[in-house]
Amino acid sequence: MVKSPLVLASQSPRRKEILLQLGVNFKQIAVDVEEIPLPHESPAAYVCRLAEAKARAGYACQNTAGAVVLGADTVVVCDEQILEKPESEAHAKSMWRRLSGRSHEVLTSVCMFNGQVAELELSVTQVQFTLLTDHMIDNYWLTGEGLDKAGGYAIQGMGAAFVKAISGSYSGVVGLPIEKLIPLFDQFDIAYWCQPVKNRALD
Ligand SMILES: Cc1cn([C@H]2C[C@H](O)[C@@H](COP(=O)(O)OP(=O)(O)OP(=O)(O)O)O2)c(=O)[nH]c1=O
Repeated sequence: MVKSPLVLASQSPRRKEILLQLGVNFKQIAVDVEEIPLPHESPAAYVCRLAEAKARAGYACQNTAGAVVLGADTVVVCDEQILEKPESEAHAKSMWRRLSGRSHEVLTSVCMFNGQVAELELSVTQVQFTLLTDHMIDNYWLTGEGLDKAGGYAIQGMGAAFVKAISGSYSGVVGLPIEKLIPLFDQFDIAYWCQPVKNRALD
């Protein structure tokens, strides 16, 4: 039986890597969705709204008949406040000082849309940071690694040195919660664990 083609509506190299890890054939496209919370919008409602908006925007601009589009969004939440990507050195450092020595949540929502049905899933992960010294904060900034990441750090990279403990979904923190994706793949008839093929991600 022919499975449905998948389109990843995201520019994130991490999301691409996770789909490649799962042996999924897909095409990656960029979508432009404004990422600004609405007044009084909860972090969970916000990431779900953005994931769905990205999936729908991807569906509107792709031209693969019968495709299923995957959109996702990730934010860090501390004291019920959303921490997105850092806008400056001062902003990044203030986020890391705030996260130092305590726990925060990483929320990732994924949405799959086939033109008719939109299914949303939300992954919530607790991440506990070690106590960060000024030396660590100054040197992590110099790596440049956290600039395009929610909360300004990468658990999959050098930012792993910040992390004392995690409870929840590691892949969710990186950008796509695998345990939420697999049931969606089954529901939308997306094949995974496929043999690697050359130029699988057609981005
Ligand atoms: C907390 C954390 C976030 N991130 C990433 C996941 C997301 O890619 C990014 C949050 O920004 P998003 O806006 O969710 O995604 P994006 O801008 O990278 O891609 P697109 O909107 O096109 O889908 O932060 C990590 O890679 N590692 C981490 O440890």
